[in-house]
Amino acid sequence: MTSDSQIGFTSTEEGVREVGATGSNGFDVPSPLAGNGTGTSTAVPARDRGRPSQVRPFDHDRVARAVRELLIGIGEDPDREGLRKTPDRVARAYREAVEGLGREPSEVLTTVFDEGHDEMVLVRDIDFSSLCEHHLVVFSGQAHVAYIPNNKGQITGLSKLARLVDLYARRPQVQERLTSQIADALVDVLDPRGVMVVVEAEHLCMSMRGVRKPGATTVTSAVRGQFLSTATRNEGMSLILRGGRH
Ligand SMILES: Nc1nc2c(ncn2[C@@H]2O[C@H](COP(=O)(O)OP(=O)(O)OP(=O)(O)O)[C@@H](O)[C@H]2O)c(=O)[nH]1
Ligand SMILES: [Zn+2]
Repeated sequence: MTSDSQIGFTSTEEGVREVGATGSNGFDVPSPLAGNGTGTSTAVPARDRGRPSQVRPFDHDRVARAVRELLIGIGEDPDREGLRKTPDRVARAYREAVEGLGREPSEVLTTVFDEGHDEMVLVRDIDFSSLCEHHLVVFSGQAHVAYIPNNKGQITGLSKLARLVDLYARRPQVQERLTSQIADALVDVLDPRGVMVVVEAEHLCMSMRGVRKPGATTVTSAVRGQFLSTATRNEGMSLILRGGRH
């Protein structure tokens, strides 16, 4: 038994390959880790994926060069009028899509009020867009985030929960990791009595290509602390399902 229950997929985490000065694929891939020029694989636990020590700064020129290569690879002319600025545009778009990389939850969960509140707080229907790390296409939907404040009854700003969702969505992701990272961050920073995170999303890689099943929705959940009790969990779930968009 883990403290994390997920509906839908079972997460299978693969070790991340961190490569040194020259990757095994022949590309020049600088390591984000100081002193790691060995080209050996390093397994990164799911909850640490995307932490500052695991990522390099965004390299606009490198991304733009790669997009130009991509255009050539698909048989296009990157110098024709309509595509001339595309590498630069795509690089800017990717910068925005991955701006959560290398950011820590403590940067967004900053505001805490001593309210003496000890009941559930739920923010429902938080829209997000993320990037499926397998195909680099969008998956998007809504996150629902509930917590029961810590023993001191401290609450955080509601918008901070939405900011936390964005921090973990704006990076190459799988939905299961997105869900548990949000839950674990709340536990780490707020020390609440319980956390429940439910994420519902449609994956473009399943609708526009591949199996081509538009409308298929994936639901994942992560529960911690008091939400592990059936009654509390059911209460949280019924409040989520009562939402306007269901
Ligand atoms: N568990 C999980 N799987 C995902 C997520 N996003 C995409 N996938 C799946 O990742 C899998 C990658 O499978 P592969 O067989 O390596 O790639 P593929 O040949 O492009 O697979 P198809 O999509 O079936 O065509 C696919 O089944 C995707 O549906 C996610 O967030 N969580
Ligand atoms: Zn995908």
